[in-house]
Amino acid sequence: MPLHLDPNDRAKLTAAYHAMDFIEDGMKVGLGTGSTAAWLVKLLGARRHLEGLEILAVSTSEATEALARKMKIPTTTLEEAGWLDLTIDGADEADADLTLIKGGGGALLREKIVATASDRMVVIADPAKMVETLGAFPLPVEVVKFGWEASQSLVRDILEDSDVEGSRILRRMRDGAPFVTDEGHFILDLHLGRIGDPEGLAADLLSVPGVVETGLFTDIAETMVVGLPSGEAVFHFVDDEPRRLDTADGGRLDDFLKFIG
Ligand SMILES: O=C(CO)[C@H](O)[C@H](O)COP(=O)(O)O
Repeated sequence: MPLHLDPNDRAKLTAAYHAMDFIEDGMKVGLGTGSTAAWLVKLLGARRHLEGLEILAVSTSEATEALARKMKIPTTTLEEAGWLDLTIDGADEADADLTLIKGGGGALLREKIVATASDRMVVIADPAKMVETLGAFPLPVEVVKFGWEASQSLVRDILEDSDVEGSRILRRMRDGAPFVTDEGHFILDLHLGRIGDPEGLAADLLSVPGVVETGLFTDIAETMVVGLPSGEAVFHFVDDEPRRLDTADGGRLDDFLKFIG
């Protein structure tokens, strides 16, 4: 385990490394977005080079696509791929049912489309992402630009009628300008504190004209790999007890990291 990485980054690397073994030769794979997913893409590049792994990937963002190309991973569009065997992606929060908040990186729409066009979604994360109740992380909601303020006030009405704690809404900014997603939309970050009924809230938000998608992923992920800074990983399942994995790998990860540089 590389000691120059900070503990959180080591945990993300560990999660990506152990989840990577769900990927087998010949699979069509969805690649997530964010710093944990970036580790996955780099490791897959190394595995392809060192072990000859053959996959076809679909990226969930322009950033991931650029990294996959840099790592010489063959990519295609979702239209071309049709259906995927597996998608591996990060998350901002996950509860015990593997209901997720995603979209911290702004890619929630493509991430949800890709994950739900896959036989299976595996989440990779550091331990801080596992929470008892969702909502401390602001919930991203993607809205079309046209009339976004009208959509925002309808969203506010919904929050006032729901069981969430807060109702502060901030349009996401980057470098002093509104953040625009790869699909050309804005993101509203909903500061809710606590989300008691994620499924109900997602349905209510999606009823607002102009809301394209929410960062609530319910009944999509079935496995979550939580990496620990020590290099150990804990596997969480929707229908089973968590399992801790022993990490001895005969130096394989070190070889991958040497390749990544
Ligand atoms: O949903 C996402 C991007 O839209 C990411 O998966 C999420 O923000 C986690 O990011 P990171 O792995 O950097 O912590």
